[in-house]
Amino acid sequence: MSVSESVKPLFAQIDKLKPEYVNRLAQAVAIPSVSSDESLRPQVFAMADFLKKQLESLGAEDIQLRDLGTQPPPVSDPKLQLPPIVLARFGKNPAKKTVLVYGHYDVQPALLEDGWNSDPFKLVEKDGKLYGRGSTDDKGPVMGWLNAVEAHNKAGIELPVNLVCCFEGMEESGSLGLDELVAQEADKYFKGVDTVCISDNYWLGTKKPVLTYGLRGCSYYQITVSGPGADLHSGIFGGVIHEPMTDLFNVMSKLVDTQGNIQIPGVNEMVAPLTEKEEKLYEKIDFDVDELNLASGSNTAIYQDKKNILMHRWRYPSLSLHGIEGAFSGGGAKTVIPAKVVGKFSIRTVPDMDPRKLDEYVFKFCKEKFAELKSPNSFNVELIHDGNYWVSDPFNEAFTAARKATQLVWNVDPDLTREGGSIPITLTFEEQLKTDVLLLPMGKGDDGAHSINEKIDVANYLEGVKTLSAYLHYYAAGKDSE
Ligand SMILES: NCC(=O)N[C@@H](Cc1c[nH]cn1)C(=O)O
Ligand SMILES: [Zn+2]
Ligand SMILES: [Zn+2]
Repeated sequence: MSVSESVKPLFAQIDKLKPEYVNRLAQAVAIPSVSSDESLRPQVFAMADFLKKQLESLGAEDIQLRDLGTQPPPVSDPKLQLPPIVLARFGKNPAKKTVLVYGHYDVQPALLEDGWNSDPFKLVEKDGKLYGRGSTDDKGPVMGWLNAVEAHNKAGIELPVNLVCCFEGMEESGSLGLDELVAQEADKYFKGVDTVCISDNYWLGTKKPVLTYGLRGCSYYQITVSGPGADLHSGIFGGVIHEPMTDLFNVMSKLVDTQGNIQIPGVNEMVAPLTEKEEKLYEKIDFDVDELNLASGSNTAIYQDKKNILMHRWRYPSLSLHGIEGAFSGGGAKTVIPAKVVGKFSIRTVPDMDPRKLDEYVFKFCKEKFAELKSPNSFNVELIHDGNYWVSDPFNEAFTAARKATQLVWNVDPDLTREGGSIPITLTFEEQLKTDVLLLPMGKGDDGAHSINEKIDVANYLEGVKTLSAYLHYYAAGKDSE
């Protein structure tokens, strides 16, 4: 029997299980597992326990919550524990291929007052969409793998592959500790893994599914400026002391211009030159500036043409300013001079940028710009975390299986895309396990990952479970399967 025929009862089961799937996602979203907020670290641990219970109830074997010790500096609490890596497996049949599925159970911060229309940690179904922090990034897809297992169990259909799960709780904060664990387990827990599948990015737009073969890397920095012994009254000290925030603004404003051009010497020079072959790839992609405007909820695009938008998202670096710790940020008009401020910015990296050289250029530039201010304040610039870029071959066996699965579920040939965001562990899996990695996204380009009112469409959540399941069946059946 062809794969397309044999998965029909499975697809029918997936449609039937919609209430259970939504309930599973609602339970996951209700746990505010924000990895960047030290005060919420117990919730990240609670999310790992939730996953453990779910995996147990689905019949997973060898479930392990791997302790990673304490979080390295910079961190406020030196005893802060890193959340565990959750490992589990379904099946260990040597006659079957083994697929490792990776996802993350931590989320970005979210507060109602940021502009959410409802409590970010309460899943709300409205107009065919499921709203809540993590719904698309990445609790929806992680639940998607569990849903796929449940559908197999309930339909009485054997999983076609051995499934190894690796779920982490620090992806949004640099995947601390995971590189080491993957290296350690390459010949142990992960022995025999044939391929890795990650569902942790999004379609480019809102209409067409995609398969993703590239990611940018991310190097995240902080600049600390401090001076006065305490926060001061600006009426008494304004104009008579050097203010840390003024120094910080001066340095941060020199990093990037308003057209997005990075101003740090040496950085743009590391970028791989554009080839004619690559230039042609952009023509085939289904995308336009309206899709970008829809996703950003604005009319603020720097580039109006598809090729420039895609190149600046996928193959050129970008520098973003994220925030200032210690600065007054509430409503009203507090007349304070902050004593210590910490500015945060990150650089999305691309082939052929060398992260260590990048650090060198960033540190040198920031120090020089601060020295030009001739300020007596103290200054420090440091790297918080980094993860490398990744580019793969989109025509290997795993991509072929995913293309067939997408065609079956969505009735369309997926676009082959790269992603502007980062998943730091992708390259590590490829190098340590010596396997291919496939990025098979579930959500749409307008899902609002990292933003307010994050959502996943119900259709993407359900059809996504079918796509993940069909992918496993096509991959198991080999490249000539139908
Ligand atoms: N869905 C992937 C994702 O959102 N990744 C984060 C990871 C990150 C955090 N700091 C550096 N990288 C991203 O911002 O791209
Ligand atoms: Zn993610
Ligand atoms: Zn994310």
